[in-house]
Order: sequence, then structure tokens, then C-alpha cells
Amino acid sequence: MAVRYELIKTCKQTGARLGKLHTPHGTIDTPVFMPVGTQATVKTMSPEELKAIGAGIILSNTYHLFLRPGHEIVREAGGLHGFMNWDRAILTDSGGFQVFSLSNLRKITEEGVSFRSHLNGEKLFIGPEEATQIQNALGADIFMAFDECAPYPAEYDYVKKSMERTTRWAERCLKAHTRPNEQALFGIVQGGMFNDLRAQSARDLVSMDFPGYAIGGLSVGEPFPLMYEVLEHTVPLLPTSKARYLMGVGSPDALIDGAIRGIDMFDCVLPTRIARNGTCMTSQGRLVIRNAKYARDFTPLDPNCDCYTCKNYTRAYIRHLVKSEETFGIRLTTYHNLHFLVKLMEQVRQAIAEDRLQDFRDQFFAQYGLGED
Ligand SMILES: Cc1ccc(CCc2c3nc[nH]c3cc3c(=O)[nH]c(N)nc23)cc1
Ligand SMILES: [Zn+2]
Repeated sequence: MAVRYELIKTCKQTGARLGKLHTPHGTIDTPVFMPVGTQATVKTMSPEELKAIGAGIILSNTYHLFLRPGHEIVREAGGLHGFMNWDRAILTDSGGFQVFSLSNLRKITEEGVSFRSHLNGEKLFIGPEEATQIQNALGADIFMAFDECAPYPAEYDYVKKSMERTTRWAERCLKAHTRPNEQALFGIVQGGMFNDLRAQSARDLVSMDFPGYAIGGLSVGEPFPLMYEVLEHTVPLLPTSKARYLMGVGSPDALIDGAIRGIDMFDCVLPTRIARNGTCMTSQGRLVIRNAKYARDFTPLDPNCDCYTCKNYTRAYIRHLVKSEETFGIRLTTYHNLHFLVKLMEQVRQAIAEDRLQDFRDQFFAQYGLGED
């Protein structure tokens, strides 16, 4: 079996689970935050730094690597692991979502999606078979079925047709998958914000017995309460013995609230994306380092952090680097933000182990400056 989820325990205070995700490239403790490395790199970080931070699994992207450098080059390099010199786990997304969020002029048919490259306007096509073949070439330990992430908001009838087509596409991905013992294909539950469609999608995908399940179609602009409501209806329909990956989530508070609702895996572009404009996640909330008040602040980004950045550099220095557009500056903010989320998930796992995740949530939200919901 390529990937096996091991349930260790369920938190008595919440629905959160402590687990282990066994992969051919190492075992990952869950709930886990997965850094995003869209173009075969987690921006500005070396593999050694990612290991020092404690990252056990990173994400990459079918759409981007298909366009550039091309999946055949990555295959010849020994897959993504060889290409980027990363010997821990990798998960790739199937590209459908990125076609919709990046390229213009696209057309969906039963076959798949025609679109123009956002790089050079070239007409391209990806369907379930192509997405599966590309991900087989990339060699990720976990890869995603080809799906359509319905926009938000969307009409019931559109979402129903889209979800049913996504289910047919999932079947086609299973048929096209050539190395089930080396790579785990996860099904992606769709169904928009409609609980009956979510139930139909979950039921149909579970009947295909995927090694793990993602919940897609969320974190697409809907209000958080609506996302949590959909989660509360969808997660219970998934097998407890399989991992659950909530796609595109998210912010520190959403990682905690997602874990409470039984999610094991999260991806999020936030820590790396906001780091590039000098915004840092700290235990007291977000800190915008460009702010003039930090010009003479010779304390670390986060007084409660023990990461490389916080042990060796001050807010004044990092502010200077970021304002001077010195790339070392965003390397330091990226390192800290990634460490912050990896550390947060360690605290979440510890809280689950001690049946006190709800208490941890309340204390974190108060400190992080989040209003009570
Ligand atoms: C490298 C990488 C970046 C991003 C992602 C997740 C991207 C992502 C979503 N992001 C926010 N909401 C999302 C929903 C979906 C979805 O429904 N399906 C798929 N395949 N991906 C989604 C995966 C990998
Ligand atoms: Zn730090």
C-alpha cells in the first residue's frame, strides 16, 4: 500500500484526531500543515531549511509543472523527488483548480478542460487521464483526482452536474492510475455548499475505496461559518480509517477549527505568500514588519518563538532588509512563518493527545487577537 493512515486517538473534547500518515518517503504526524511549493520549490527555502523547520510533506502542482518545465523533463530527472532533491513526502494537486484560477479562455467538456497557458497563450488540454499521467510522471507520494472546483456562489443545478462529472472523472483517474502501490490517488469530495450534493459525492467516492479523501470546493470565498457547516456535514461521511485533506485551508485559526472538525491535512499558501510582503504570523497575531514602529525594535519577530530567524535577527534588521528589497529579508520572514505553522500543528497534536483541543483553541484565539465567534 503506497500510503496508509493510522488513527492513533480521537480527542475527547472535540472530533479532532491524532494520526500518522505512512508514505514511501517517511511518516507524517497528523494533523499536519503542508507547505506549498507550486513550481517545485517552497519559495526561498532550501530542502535543508524545510527539514530544520520540521516539514515532512510539501505540495506541488500539476498545472504549473505541465506548463513549465513539462512533466517529461521532471520524469527524466527522477520525478519531483530527484528534480528538487527532496527525499521526504510530496503531494501534487491535479491541476483543475489552477486552470480555473490562472488561465483564461477555458472550456469544460465531459472529456476535460481546454485552456490557454497563462505563460504564452498556447492552447492546451487536461482531462482525468492526462492529469493522472502527469502526476505519475511527477512521482508524488499522494496525488489528486482531476476535479472541478465549482465557483462560489453557484446554482444548485450547476453544482450537481459539476459534482457528478467530477465523480465520473475520479473513476477515469482510477482506471488511468498505473502505480497504485507507489502513489496514492486521493478522491476529492465536491458538491458546493449543498449538503445533499456533498453526501452524494462522498458516498460515490467512498464506494470507489480511495486510500484517502480531500474535501474540495471550499476556501473559495465563502464565509467561514458556511465552510464549517459544510465540513460538519461532509467529514462524518468519510471513513475514519482514511486521511482527510481540506484543500486550500488555511489561516492559523482555520487549521485549528478544521482539526476540531476531523481534518488531518491542510495546505496553505499564506505563510509563504504573506512573508513576501513582510507580514509575519506571531503568537500575538499578524505583524507587518514594514511598519515604522519597528525601525528601532531590536527584539525578535515573536518573543515566544525559538526559530532560526527569531534566535538571530531583530525586527529592525528584518524591516530594513524587507524595505531594501533584500531577498534575505523574505527568506527570514518565510522561515519564521513556516516554523510558526509547523509549531502550531505540534501544539494542536499535543492538545489532542491530552484531550484539551477546545481549551487550546480558546487560549490561542484570545492571544492571536481573534474575536470570539
Ligand atoms: C501546490 C498546491 C496549491 C494549492 C492546492 C489546493 C488548491 C485547491 C483549493 N485551494 C483553495 N480551495 C481549493 C479547492 C480545491 C479543489 O476543490 N480542488 C482542487 N484540486 N484543488 C483545490 C494544492 C496544491
Ligand atoms: Zn520565529
